[in-house]
Amino acid sequence: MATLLRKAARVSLSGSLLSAGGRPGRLYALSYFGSNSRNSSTSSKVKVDLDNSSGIAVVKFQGPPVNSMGMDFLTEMAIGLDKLELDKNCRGIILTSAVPKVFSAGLDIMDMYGKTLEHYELFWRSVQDLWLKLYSSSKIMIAAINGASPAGGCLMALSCDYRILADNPRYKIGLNEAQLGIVAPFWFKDSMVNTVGYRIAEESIQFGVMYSPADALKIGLVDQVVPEDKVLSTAKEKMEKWFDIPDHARQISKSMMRKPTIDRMLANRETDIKNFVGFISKDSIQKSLEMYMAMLKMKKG
Ligand SMILES: CCCCCCCC/C=C\C/C=C/C(=O)SCCNC(=O)CCNC(=O)[C@H](O)C(C)(C)COP(=O)(O)OP(=O)(O)OC[C@H]1O[C@@H](n2cnc3c(N)ncnc32)[C@H](O)[C@@H]1OP(=O)(O)O
Repeated sequence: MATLLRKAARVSLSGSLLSAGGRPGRLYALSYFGSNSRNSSTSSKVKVDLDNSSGIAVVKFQGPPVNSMGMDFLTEMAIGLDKLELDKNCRGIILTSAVPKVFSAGLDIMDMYGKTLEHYELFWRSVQDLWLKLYSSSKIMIAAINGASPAGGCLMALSCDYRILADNPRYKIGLNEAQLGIVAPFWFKDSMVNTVGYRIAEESIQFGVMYSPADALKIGLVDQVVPEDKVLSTAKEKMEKWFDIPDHARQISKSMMRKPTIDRMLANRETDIKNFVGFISKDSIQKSLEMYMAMLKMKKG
């Protein structure tokens, strides 16, 4: 029976939940996926390693010093996720970091500072695009969070189906935008509300709270806290449990839960871009970002 279920589970719906929702999907070349038992691709900021025998792809962020989400990172992630989404051998994706102590520092502040309005628009569209791909993925997504995870880093984790955080009090996680003098956009907020509930999200976002692993576990921001050297192995073990569920049933259930949030973003996408560009290009906001970057540098020296 278990074997039968596993076989059934292999029959996956094609495309992300976005295309399952009736929206046109896009086709990308599958150049790096052959029939070997392992397929790897490395670009400058992201390494994708798909083990065909287990069906698990590990997507490793490798953009030192802090895996900030600049244009290169966003583009490489989008391409990698598109390829995995179309690959029938891949059933689950683990997001993790190859950079010690940092999962991701979130959006690259330098992409939001001193640039043209056109740049801000392109940048924000790419951020939206990555979130849509992560949040609507038909694959099982697990975040193996092995370092600090503020703002956009936390958003990537929130987009997963399951979150495992390394037990190190320095590895804080949360939507800290308010502390930078900026605002977590509505779809960041929705992702948080969908994970921890309204009341906790309300406080969390207004204060820009960064949670320790113990507190993150307590509020349900992460599902498990494990010793640092066990984060990836635990993610793989957990993935095997998710694999016991037939893909089609899990995918439809996931879509049912996430579709309203995705639809809200799609319906408000252009307005959200306009709001971002207007907001981020304000002198007062540029000043806040400048001061925040200076504070980060001071902290170092
Ligand atoms: C009307 C409504 C309108 C709505 C409008 C919506 C607007 C919303 C806009 C944006 C949403 C924003 C989302 C984000 O993700 S913003 C990014 C937030 N990130 C952070 O606050 C993290 C800041 N970084 C840290 O806290 C730490 O760096 C760390 C804990 C991640 C790692 O610490 P450590 O290992 O000690 O490294 P350093 O601090 O020394 O950093 C090394 C190096 O990297 C630079 N750096 C750090 N973070 C970033 C970043 N996010 N972007 C760019 N650069 C970063 C840091 O300055 C150091 O640089 P160096 O001195 O030149 O070496």
